[in-house]
Amino acid sequence: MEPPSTGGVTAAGNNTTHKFHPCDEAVIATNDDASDCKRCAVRLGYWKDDYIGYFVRNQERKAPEINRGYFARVKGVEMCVEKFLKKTSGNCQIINLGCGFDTLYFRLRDTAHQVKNFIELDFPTVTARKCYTIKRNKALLAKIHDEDGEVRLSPTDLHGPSYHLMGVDLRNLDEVDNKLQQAEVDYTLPTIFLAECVLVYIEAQNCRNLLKWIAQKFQAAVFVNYEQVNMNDRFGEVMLNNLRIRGCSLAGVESCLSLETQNQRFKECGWSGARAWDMVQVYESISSAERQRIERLEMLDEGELLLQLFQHYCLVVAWLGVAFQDLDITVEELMSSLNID
Ligand SMILES: C[S@@+](CC[C@H](N)C(=O)[O-])C[C@H]1O[C@@H](n2cnc3c(N)ncnc32)[C@H](O)[C@@H]1O
Repeated sequence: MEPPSTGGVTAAGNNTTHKFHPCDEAVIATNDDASDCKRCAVRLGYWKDDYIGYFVRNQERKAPEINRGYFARVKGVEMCVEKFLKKTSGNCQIINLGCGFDTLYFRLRDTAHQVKNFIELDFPTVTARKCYTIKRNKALLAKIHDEDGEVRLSPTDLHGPSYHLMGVDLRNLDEVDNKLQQAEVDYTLPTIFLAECVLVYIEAQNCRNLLKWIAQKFQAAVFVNYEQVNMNDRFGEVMLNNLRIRGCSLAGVESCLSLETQNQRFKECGWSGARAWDMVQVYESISSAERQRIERLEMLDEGELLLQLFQHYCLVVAWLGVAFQDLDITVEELMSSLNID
């Protein structure tokens, strides 16, 4: 059984009170969609994830182009993380904004990569469900505490020795600051922020405030943002309408008009630089062996639809401070510098 949905006006836990905005329920529901899609693609063999099945029971099969889209998304983000971890030799922290049920922390624990601190933030409604699942599954808990470490739990927050999952509205910067301090964040340590389909749901001004705040607080950071782009054409319009019908407006869509608006937002918010690639470029830069492997998994009837999907999503890498200037490279250089097979 899962904890009851708040379904109402507030969700409370660990001194956090989240006042719902009208669209928040629909935004929160996007996590279920993303998690279902990841689970489906994993089950079909697109990538390995031993943990997503704990968070998602749904076995619904998705269309091949959706599975390929998720493959490119997860690979793209993972490749940036891997590059960052190699560059910092693990002397760094990861902060996953709007983490949903993402399993990166657990997957990394099964690799040679270690990080000093891994922090995940999402609405309390989402983190409550994630905490509940972790608490109930020894395989997940075992990844969080070592022999002498302890895990502290509240309904919405979970603290392990180097893993922290906390409920917070990312539009409330005092609360974000407070939560990060509870997670013993180190503002001087190189930090990689991840936002996978998250910023687009945050009102433009709130998003700018968040990005500016991070740029002021952290000395050396990289931000990996995956979300919509080219939203001012016909395909984008249809996507927006479909989401509106489900009660979910893309409040931050004004930064998703082009690769340039994506980059510009970071630069205007005090970031040293930013690079954006559409997912056609990202997908093509994945090694041909890996692409051939996943292209054999399912027949694709709608090649044109996949192309359009790829043209309407992007990966943005922004950086702060001189330490990461060398991230201003082409996507081919970024991908080829990694061994992703
Ligand atoms: C499409 S889901 C993606 C989840 C996860 N990043 C992934 O890719 O699997 C978007 C997530 O962003 C979270 N989110 C959006 N706006 C937020 C806000 N203002 N504060 C906290 N979380 C937010 C939602 O609750 C949801 O879990």
